[in-house]
Amino acid sequence: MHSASYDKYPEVRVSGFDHQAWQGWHAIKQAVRERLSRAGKTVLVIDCYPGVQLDELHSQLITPLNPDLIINAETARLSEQHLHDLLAHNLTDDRVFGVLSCHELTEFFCADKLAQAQSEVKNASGLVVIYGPGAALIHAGDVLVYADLARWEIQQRFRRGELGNWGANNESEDILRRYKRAFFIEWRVFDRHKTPLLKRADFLLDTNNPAQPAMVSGEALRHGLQQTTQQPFRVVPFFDPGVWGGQWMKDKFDLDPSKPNYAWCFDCVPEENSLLLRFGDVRIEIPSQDLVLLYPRPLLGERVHARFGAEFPIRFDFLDTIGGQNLSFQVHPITEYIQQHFGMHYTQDESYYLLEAEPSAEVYLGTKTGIDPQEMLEDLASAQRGEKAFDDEKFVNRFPARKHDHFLIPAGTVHCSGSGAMVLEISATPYIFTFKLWDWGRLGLDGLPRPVHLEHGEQVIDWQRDTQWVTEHLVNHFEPIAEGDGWREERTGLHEREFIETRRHWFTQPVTHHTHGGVNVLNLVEGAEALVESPSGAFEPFVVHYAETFIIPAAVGEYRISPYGSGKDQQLATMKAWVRG
Ligand SMILES: O=P(O)(O)OC[C@H]1O[C@](O)(CO)[C@@H](O)[C@@H]1O
Repeated sequence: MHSASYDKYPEVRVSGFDHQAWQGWHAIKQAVRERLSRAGKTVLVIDCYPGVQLDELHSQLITPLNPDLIINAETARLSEQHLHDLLAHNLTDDRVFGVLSCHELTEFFCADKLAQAQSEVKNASGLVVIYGPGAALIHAGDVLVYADLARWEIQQRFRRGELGNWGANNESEDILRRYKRAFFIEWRVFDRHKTPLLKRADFLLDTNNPAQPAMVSGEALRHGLQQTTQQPFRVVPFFDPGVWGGQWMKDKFDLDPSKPNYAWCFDCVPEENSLLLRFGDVRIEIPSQDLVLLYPRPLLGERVHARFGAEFPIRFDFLDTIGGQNLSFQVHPITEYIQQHFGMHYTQDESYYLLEAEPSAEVYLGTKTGIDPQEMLEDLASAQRGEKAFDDEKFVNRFPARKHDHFLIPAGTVHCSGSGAMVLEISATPYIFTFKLWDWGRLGLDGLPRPVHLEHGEQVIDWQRDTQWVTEHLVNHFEPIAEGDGWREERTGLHEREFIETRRHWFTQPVTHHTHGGVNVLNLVEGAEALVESPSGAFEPFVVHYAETFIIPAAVGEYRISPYGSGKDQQLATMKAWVRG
């Protein structure tokens, strides 16, 4: 079927820098060696994202360079207990939710030990190598290498029990707690530390596959990222099984059949996806967040950057329950709650666009008109204590869900997708702030109950979102906007409390779009293939396939989407999202 061509490894091809990228330790060593001037003293700094395998780096790259002095920056780090005490407020006792950190990386180091390392470097001669996370705090480096690692790879290392949090010997701690510490603290702090380094790094080292590392010059990297902000592109989707996961994606996207199911596909959460840049024969994988951190203005546009900073605010992902089960019955925090409790500045507003649906598919949305909120909370609490099942029939609305329906879910609305649905979630980026209210009495994939957060949930449920309100405001609000030769445009959402605008275009002929100075995110929700082109030839034509999500940077301006290849004789449809002005 058409979706078999869904590309799981989309790349941005960068031209003109083929000779500035290297594959394998041997070629990498050569390239670094050539950059090091042996006349007098040279300081090579290899700063790293937490999770990079330092032993490998030491044995494969540093030792062979025969340095006169080697300093591992980690030796200047605070002790595990000291770090833990410093972070206690951000870590919290909860398994899932922490408080976002505003720490600077220097706070995680012992000032005396940093000073001592600095004086060792000062007194040394010949080649000095300083490596590890935070290495650049000791010296700016005559040559700077940044060793990077993608978030999804970090999570795989967590799951395999190979990796603990930075500065903690906790490889075997509950995965939720390790993820929490990374999400709320490490990744924030290290992204802040990394940004100025990437702006001046001589090399970026891709350490995602320790046995097959790749490296690119800083100049080529920055050129590649700048190029990416001028053309349509995709980030690398990742797929994850879950207790409620289904079989649709496994089949349609040709995924590993040995997995029991796939619940999620994240294909536009740049904070956690990877970006693949190709330089000749070498493919470099970096966190796509690097693009957001380095070039937020051409990528997001002035208005979006001014409002969100270097954060990509729109999230597209899939939730597959075809052959699966209901998601947890849940609610997301309202804005002041997420700000006051977790330090996020905007909240998890969502929507469900139905890519496919079985005849029985339903979406749970809002409470039934006339229910007693207290009674529902007591019912949930008693279900949580294991005394009975939650009586969803009594308290919650269920709407039939059909292919191409769109349900809007402003924060505070109780909801979940039922089984039998293939949902394209078009939402604000925060995505772990789910207060589960009821998990249908089942256990998670690890055999343990998944964490339920009734005490948070009851504080944010908007009880006015009853049958009538939800039907009027949140279910299939399609409004014709414009039409032309072979195309028509409809507004489908989101709700006025949500900052994202969504438009659907049905087309058999080319449609002209414009970013109007703000990033656009699209998905081809109907039809096999389409071509995205620049009317002025500013970027190479870009082919998209059914169900692929693609990003059009703000700087692109005008672009045209046309039926293409096997999509030529079909009616196609795109869903487009942008941040309202
Ligand atoms: O809590 P559950 O049942 O896994 O629900 C799925 C959750 O996954 C997400 O879609 C993405 O994390 C959330 O928006 C949603 O709350």
